[in-house]
Formats: sequence, C-alpha cells, structure tokens
Amino acid sequence: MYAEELLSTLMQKRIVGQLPRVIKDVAIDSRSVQPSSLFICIKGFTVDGHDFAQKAVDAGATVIVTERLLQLEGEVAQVIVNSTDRTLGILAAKFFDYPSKDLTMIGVTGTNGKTSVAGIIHNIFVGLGEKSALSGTIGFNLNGVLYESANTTSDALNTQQMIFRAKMEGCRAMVMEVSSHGLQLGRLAGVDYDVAVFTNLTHDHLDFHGTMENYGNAKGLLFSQLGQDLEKNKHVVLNADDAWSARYAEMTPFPIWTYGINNDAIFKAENCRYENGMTYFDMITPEGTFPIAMHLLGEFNVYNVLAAMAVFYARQFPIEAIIEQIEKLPPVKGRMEKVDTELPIQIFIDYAHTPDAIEKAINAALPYKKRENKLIFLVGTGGGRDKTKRPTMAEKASVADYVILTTDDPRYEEFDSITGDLAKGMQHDNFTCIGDRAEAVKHAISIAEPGDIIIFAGKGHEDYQIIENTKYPHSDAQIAIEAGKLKFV
Ligand SMILES: CC(=O)N[C@H]1[C@@H](OP(=O)(O)OP(=O)(O)OC[C@H]2O[C@@H](n3ccc(=O)[nH]c3=O)[C@H](O)[C@@H]2O)O[C@H](CO)[C@@H](O)[C@@H]1O[C@H](C)C(=O)N[C@@H](C)C(=O)N[C@H](CCC(=O)O)C(=O)O
Repeated sequence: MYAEELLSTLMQKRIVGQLPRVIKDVAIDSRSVQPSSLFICIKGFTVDGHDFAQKAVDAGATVIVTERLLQLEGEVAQVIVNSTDRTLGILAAKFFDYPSKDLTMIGVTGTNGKTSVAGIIHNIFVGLGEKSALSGTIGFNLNGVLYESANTTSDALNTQQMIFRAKMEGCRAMVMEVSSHGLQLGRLAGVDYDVAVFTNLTHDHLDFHGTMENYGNAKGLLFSQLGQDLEKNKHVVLNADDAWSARYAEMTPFPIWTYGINNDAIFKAENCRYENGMTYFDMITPEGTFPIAMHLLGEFNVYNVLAAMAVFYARQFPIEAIIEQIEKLPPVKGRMEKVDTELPIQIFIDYAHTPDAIEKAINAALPYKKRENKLIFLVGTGGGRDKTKRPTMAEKASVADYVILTTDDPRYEEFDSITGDLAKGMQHDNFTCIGDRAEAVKHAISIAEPGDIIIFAGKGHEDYQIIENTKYPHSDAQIAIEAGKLKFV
C-alpha cells in the first residue's frame, strides 16, 4: 500500500523524515519486521515497544509510528502521534482494507459461555454450508485449521489480519469471542460487528478492571461500538436473565433480541429435562414452540443455544433449519466435555475457572447423578491473577460431595498459597488440597467408585500447565484415563 494513502487515515500526526513510497507490511513486534514495513511502538505491560524501534529499523522497517521523536540510525521516517495504541487499530484496519465490512461479523462477550456460544454459532454456520471463521480462547479456526493465539481477543493488528485472511479464504462469516481486555485495550478498533451477543457477567478479572462496574462497562463497549447508522442491519442479543442486559440495551439503538429461561424473553426455554446423557426442552420463539433434544449437556448449554438461535433468527435464517443444526451439535471442546472411556465412572472436562462457571458446571452434572453415587469436583485456579474470586470458587464447588482443590496455571505462585485461598471458601470438610494438579487428578480417580461423576475444572481444552514461565504438557483427561485403567481394569 502507498505510505501516503495509509497515513492519510491519521488526522493528528507529525512526520519527520522522508516517507517511502510503499509500505509492504505493518508490525508491532520488532522480531517479526519484514523489509519495507511500518513499525508501531506499543507501550506494553512488560516492555515499551519504543525501545525496539532501532531493532525494527535494522530489520527493514522504513516507517516508525511513535509517541515521541526517537534517536534512530538508518533511513527511516518517524510518524509522531498522541497514542500509538489508538493509531494501531486505525492503521491495521486501513492496511487490510476494512475486511470486517465484507463479512457477517458476530461478536460474543460475557464472563462465561463465550467460547461455547461462539463455537456453537460457528458450527451452525458450517452445518448450514456457510463458510465461517472462528477466533477466541481456542485460537483461530480457519476452514478447520487451528492457529494458536496468545489471547482470547488478539491485538488490533492480528485481529484485522485474521479477518482479512477469513475474507480471502472465502468465508461469509466470522465469529469472535470478545474479551473485556480486548474491548478496553482497543484490540477491536475498526471491527464492524453485525451482531453483538452477551452471555452473562459475573466475578472475574477484577485484578485488571478493579470493580464489577468497570468490568461491566468494558463489556458494554461492544454494544455502544455498533454505532448509530440505522441503515445497517445490526442486531443485539441479550440474556434476559442477567441484570446487565438492561444496561447494554440502553447503549445501542439496534434491535434487541432477548433469550432466557427465568424471565420473559423472545427466545425462552421451558420444561428443561436432563436425562440419558441428553438435554430436552421446549423452545418458545416468535414462530411458536419447538421441542428440542440435544447432545449438549446442562442448563448453561440451554442458554448457549438460545443465544445462537437468536443470532440466526435476527439474520433471518429459518427456525427449522437452525433447530436441525442445534440437535446435531457436538459438545464444545473442553466445555462439560464427556471423556470417552470404558471406565465405570463418568468424567467431564470443563474450563470453569470463575465462581459462576463452577456453579453452572455442577448444576449441569447433578441431574445426571444417581443419589447413591458421588459427584467429585476438582478445581484449580491460576497463580498471580485475580485472587479475590478464590474463596467464592470453593464456596460454589462445595455443592459437590467431595472437592479437590488444586492449581490451574500456578505461574510463580506457591501451590499452598493458591489452595489455601480456595480452602477459605469451603462449606464442608469433604475436601482436600493437592497443589500438584497431576497428583490431584490421580487422587480423584483413587477415591471414585463405579457410578460416580468427576468434573475436572479449570483447564478445559488446554493441554499444558504453566509453572513459573514454562509450559509443561498436561492433560487432565489423559492422566485420569491412565489412572482409571490401573484402578478399574
Ligand atoms: C496484560 C496484557 O494484556 N498483555 C498483553 C500485551 O502484552 P504486553 O503488554 O506484555 O506486551 P509487551 O511484551 O510489554 O510488549 C510491548 C510491545 O513491545 C513489542 N516488543 C516486545 C519485545 C521485543 O523484542 N520486540 C517488540 O517489538 C511487543 O510486540 C509489543 O508490541 O500485549 C500482548 C500482544 O498483544 C498480549 O498477548 C498480552 O496478553 C497477555 C498474554 C495476557 O495474558 N493478557 C490477558 C490479561 C488478556 O488479555 N486476557 C484477555 C481475557 C481472557 C478471558 O476472557 O479470560 C484476552 O483477551 O486474552
């Protein structure tokens, strides 16, 4: 792209030095700079990208976007702006030619359920024969190929690049998990969403946002950023059973589609039944009531499919076609995912790492448990992150017959400090603390008897554990199966 054209999008800037004619790439990491690139210096949480500007020039950057004039050696122009963070979104969207405008963009936000709802919507698109891309906690899924990503919501550059790639690969839609960090840090600048979905808001990430009010407001940006252009066919999907929905409804002029189980909603579930490893309910819709039988387990999945139904209905897909897809949906990876085993116990893997998600995972499993059997719940939490939620996590876990408190990604925190904080919230004595997660998983198997249900919570789909700053291979399911074979077979 011509440098003049790319930079014409910046209204407030000072250019020092001679601009090159073309810019071949945009980069925010000096380690990935290609020749003839524009490098944007981002002030990070750990280091300042301005300190890597010279490295970027050495690697071939011909333009540096910076917040102050830098002493640089080499042939390079400097573009001085007030905020490189904000500039990143503007330049990334322009460089990739605003790709989100050419796709049906669905953004899903909320504390829990983002991965499931986004995955369900993506699977329904694929089931309907529409090419769709998916980005979120599990990475970037482009036509079935999964690319890793460090964040649920990637930085603005990577975000625009993913959408561009989806467009170039012929996708009609892209479904994105939208985190509150992503919204607050401007990672979604320039993404033109068509449908914004809210799942729920409960305690998490207060280390970053400070208060629930701030956290809720950050999520609200997804709805306010839909804009005011009423000629656009945009929609908002809100959970009628979550009080924050009323706030979000005020933030946008676009049509609101509600879903829920308890309060009045446009898409409402009644007569929910959890039997024989299936979930049954009646779905009330603007076109009548439809009985649903699906493989996704538990009440939280009823919410998830209602949200997905609202999205497709808003985009004018026929209800029957969506229901057909809902009934075929496979479980979402790592979300109350039943581990396929020959063992005489049922094992579920779940990503739950917030009090609310723990409550939901346990409530999803309880209806499938016989009175004479136990529900064993193993839960861990990450080191060095929001500590205030720990006792409440254990409080919610106390509903299980036996609880094992452990770690998730301990990082630099001592095992005992994590499990000790969790233990403060336990409501009964039927629990133990085992900081080493692999040992904790083995312990769960050692105390299980035929017919029992075990939920391994916290890591979900992840196949590693971060101890200090190293990622070690770790799979709850694999450890459980091996231990189970030794015990039961
Ligand atoms: C706290 C936080 O959000 N950190 C994010 C931030 O990292 P950072 O601030 O540490 O970046 P940095 O390492 O200081 O680097 C600053 C700049 O210097 C550049 N640099 C750095 C080194 C070098 O040699 N050369 C160079 O140019 C970097 O590319 C960057 O542009 O920028 C990185 C790149 O975009 C992110 O991957 C990283 O997310 C980290 C991994 C993270 O854990 N974030 C969490 C808090 C987060 O965002 N979570 C949310 C919510 C998840 C949920 O819903 O549960 C998410 O969306 O993932």
